[in-house]
Amino acid sequence: MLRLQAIILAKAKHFTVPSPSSLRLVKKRMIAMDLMHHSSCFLLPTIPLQRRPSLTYALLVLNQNLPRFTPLLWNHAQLHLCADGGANRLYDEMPLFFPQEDASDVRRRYKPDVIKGDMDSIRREVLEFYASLGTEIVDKSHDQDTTDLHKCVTYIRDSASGLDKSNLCILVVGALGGRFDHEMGNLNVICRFSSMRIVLLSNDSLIHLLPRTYCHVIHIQTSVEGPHCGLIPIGRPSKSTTTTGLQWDLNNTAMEFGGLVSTSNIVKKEKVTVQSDCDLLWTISIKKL
Ligand SMILES: Nc1ncnc2c1ncn2[C@@H]1O[C@H](COP(=O)(O)OP(=O)(O)OP(=O)(O)O)[C@@H](O)[C@H]1O
Ligand SMILES: Cc1ncc(C[n+]2csc(CCO)c2C)c(N)n1
Repeated sequence: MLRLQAIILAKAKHFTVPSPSSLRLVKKRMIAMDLMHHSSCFLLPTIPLQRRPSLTYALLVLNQNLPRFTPLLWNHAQLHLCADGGANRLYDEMPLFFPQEDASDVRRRYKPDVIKGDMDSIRREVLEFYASLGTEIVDKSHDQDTTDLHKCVTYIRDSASGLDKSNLCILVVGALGGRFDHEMGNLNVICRFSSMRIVLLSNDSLIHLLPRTYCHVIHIQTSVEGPHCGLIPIGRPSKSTTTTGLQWDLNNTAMEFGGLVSTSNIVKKEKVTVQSDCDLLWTISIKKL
């Protein structure tokens, strides 16, 4: 009996207390993995100078209500695109943020560089207005197999000459809320272009991908975001995810759809770290002001 207990104890010890050599291996792996830093400082009026690496932003407007901070993102961005009907939103809603000003002055100030899509939603007057101002119009009406967001991301990747793409981040407004098939299509785009930094935004939350090939450090901008957050395995189950800085941290935890996914979590520190064997979606709430 005593021997059996000893064996059970020894086995338990073996599984719960890793040997010094295996601990060294884990540490080595963590050191070998590159860090990827994330910050929602684009939601601040001025981006702190010490932000490293400094990013170049492109703003992509989709066909949904413009979030209240769209003019701010516009000012941070060096390239501005509308996906098809997104141009109607820019035309109709941008003047509403500046009620004291003449609507056409506002429209001229917020002129997109490019409108791209299958052009079944943009109104003729809107197309003609921006075309007359010099906006590049890319009509892809023959392509009915990719979404307008997808088409715009490929434009930024392949055609936007003169834009520093080494540290580019694409901010997508109007990506969440509304029609569920569109939302899923938008999430699919960030998975499909997993090597590009793409942030989906609405008035209430933002989402971006955490590729499994990095150890992630998320710098929380507490004045504008949080505390509610989520980590969701997308596409395939995660056998192991480890976090720090959350109320319900994961510790080598498995997650999958139909099993555990981390929603309604709470950010507890200004720095959150995430490491996983799978690509995960990171989402955080945006404060109302
Ligand atoms: N309700 C919505 N929720 C989330 N994203 C949206 C929504 N509506 C449009 N979008 C996004 O804006 C892009 C442009 O919208 P637009 O209405 O022009 O698309 P569309 O191709 O005409 O859509 P559909 O033909 O399916 O109605 C879409 O590709 C999608 O990414
Ligand atoms: C399997 C399959 N499902 C849906 C569509 C339709 N579709 C997908 S993206 C797109 C363009 C929207 O601007 C359209 C019409 C398709 N082609 N293939």
